Amino acid sequence: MSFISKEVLSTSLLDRVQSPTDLKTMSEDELASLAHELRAEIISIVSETGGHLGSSLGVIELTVALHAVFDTPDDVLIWDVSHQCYPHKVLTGRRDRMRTLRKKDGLSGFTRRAESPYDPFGAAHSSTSISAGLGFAVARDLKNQSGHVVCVIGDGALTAGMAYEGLNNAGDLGKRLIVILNDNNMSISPPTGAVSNHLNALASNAPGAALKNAARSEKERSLFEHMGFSYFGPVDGHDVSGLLATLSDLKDTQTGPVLLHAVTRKGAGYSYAETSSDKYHGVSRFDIPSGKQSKTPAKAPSYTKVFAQSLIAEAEKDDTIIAITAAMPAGTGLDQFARAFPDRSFDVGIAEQHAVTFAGGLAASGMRPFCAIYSTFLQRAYDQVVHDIALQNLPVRFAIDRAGLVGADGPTHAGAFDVGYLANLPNMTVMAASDEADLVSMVATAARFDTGPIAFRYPRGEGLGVPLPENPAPLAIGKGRIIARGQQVALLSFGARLAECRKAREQLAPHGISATIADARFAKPLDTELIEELVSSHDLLVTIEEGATGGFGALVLHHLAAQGFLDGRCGVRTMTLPDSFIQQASPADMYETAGLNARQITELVRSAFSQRHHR
Ligand SMILES: Cc1ncc(C[n+]2csc(CCOP(=O)(O)OP(=O)(O)O)c2C)c(N)n1
Ligand SMILES: CC(=O)[C@@H](O)[C@H](O)COP(=O)(O)O
Ligand SMILES: [Mg+2]
Repeated sequence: MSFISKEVLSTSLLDRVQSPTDLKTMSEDELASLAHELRAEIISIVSETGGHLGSSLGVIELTVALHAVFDTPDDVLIWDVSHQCYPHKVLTGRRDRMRTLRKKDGLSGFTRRAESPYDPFGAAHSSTSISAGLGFAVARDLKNQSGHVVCVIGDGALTAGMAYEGLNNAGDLGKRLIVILNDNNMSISPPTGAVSNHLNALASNAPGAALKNAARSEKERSLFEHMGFSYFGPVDGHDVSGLLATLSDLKDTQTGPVLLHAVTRKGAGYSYAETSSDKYHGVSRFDIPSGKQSKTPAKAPSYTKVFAQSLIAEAEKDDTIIAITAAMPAGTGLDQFARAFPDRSFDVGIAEQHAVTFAGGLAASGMRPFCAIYSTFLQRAYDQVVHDIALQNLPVRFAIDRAGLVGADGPTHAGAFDVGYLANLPNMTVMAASDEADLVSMVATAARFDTGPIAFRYPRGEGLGVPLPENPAPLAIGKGRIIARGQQVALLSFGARLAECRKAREQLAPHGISATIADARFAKPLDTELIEELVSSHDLLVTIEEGATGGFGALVLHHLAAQGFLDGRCGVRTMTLPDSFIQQASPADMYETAGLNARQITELVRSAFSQRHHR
């Protein structure tokens, strides 16, 4: 399929769709043509907004068929991860707002209950759909209601343990539930693991063979059948007529849990997506005829890249270093590590819990594992961090990427809570990088730290362009540093808001307020000497961090209160993310909403001084 320009493409069928009910009036041929129009529309939209293109293109026909057969929103349709929900949004009354996708005040890039009744369950973290769907099915039956529950889950999402917890429960309860496995043989990167091998074997069966109930031996039965599901497929997930027939059949005859195995192509129908190695999983704005994405040239290397290169440098000196990713090799930079050290690199699938405990086993055997996980996804492995790592004081290194606000992915992907949930754990050491040079030092520190678990966090995106240390020395554990000396206020930063503190210092100077800036580097152990020195020598101490309440500032306050410093002459303020989920916008806009930009640091300091003056 070629796309010359959006003007020449007809949208006559799409224009008839105000809601999914309009699909019921269309013939099979019209629905197939609608799918073509929808595909062109999605390509046109994402070429302007950027976003998750490949996954959405892979489910165009499936989305049309599902909305044509089922009666959403009365029938519940749940998209796993929901990064593939763009065609669903177009068909469910949001077409006119699609070009605001992932922008400030615009549509979310994911399903969101607050956005539409057609989004019965929000998602963005993977593999929740079966559990949520089962909840809807059980509630339906307890309320003696009718209706269908349909969950669409990808093969990547099916690598996560949570999917099996859902299948296990659903297969046993026997409730009416339709799970559609959208198998495009891709996660963000190629999928890994034994389940993936099993799906490939199933997908290689003759199309529809299982659907026709071909006699198969016990050995040939799919994993899903062993778990109490009826298995149908494989079916061609791009054949609208076939999908309409199969889904209608399931709708009419289903009495228990069924799994329909639909084979699709990620990026389907846009040649640049289909042939690219990541199938255009997540793209920036792009030019449709050439497929070229418009990326603003980087002024500095990304934190992710600096992390990966530093880890490679450490691993060259130390063959006990192992790198682990949970299905994010490109996102964490560990794809570079895997190329350098294929035997010491593990992509365990979307399995953060397993990744952490797997690292625990490696650490207990004397290896030096680095678990590189986005802050938001590490949430899923919290018990493993507590029970398997911290409690046993195992030296697992946590490289926590995407710390703080991340922009277009919005609140589901914000790295807000890790400091709070890690620094409260006995045995844990927690660091945050203030710039990419600091990150290099933290990788070196973690590499040599065998005393217990250690975590270091760093933001999404470019560093500041500072020179990197060539032979990084480990940092002194629990020691921060003074960046600039002043008299009245001490700005004590934990993490990459340090740059905003520097700007605030300049903004405060003309108001006669001279600021000390300190970089805490450690939330645990705290540099109590530095903190006590700052409260003793200033009128005001302000802590700043790109994390939620209950993090670094809370630990500082706790220490000061315990030592009686809060009774003294120095005022104390904490600046954290607010107690709310901040919707997507540019990171700078999100930080403005959060109140963590230089302007707001300056305002807080000035207002604190004016309050003191009036007291
Ligand atoms: C718990 C969790 N870990 C990691 C991710 C990042 N992630 C988003 S989409 C994705 C791949 C999903 O693959 P699949 O379900 O097959 O969907 P496809 O994009 O192939 O349609 C990953 C790893 C996530 N969303 N949630
Ligand atoms: C849907 C999902 O979780 C990922 O695709 C995410 O959008 C990646 O974000 P980064 O661009 O920060 O890697
Ligand atoms: Mg997939």
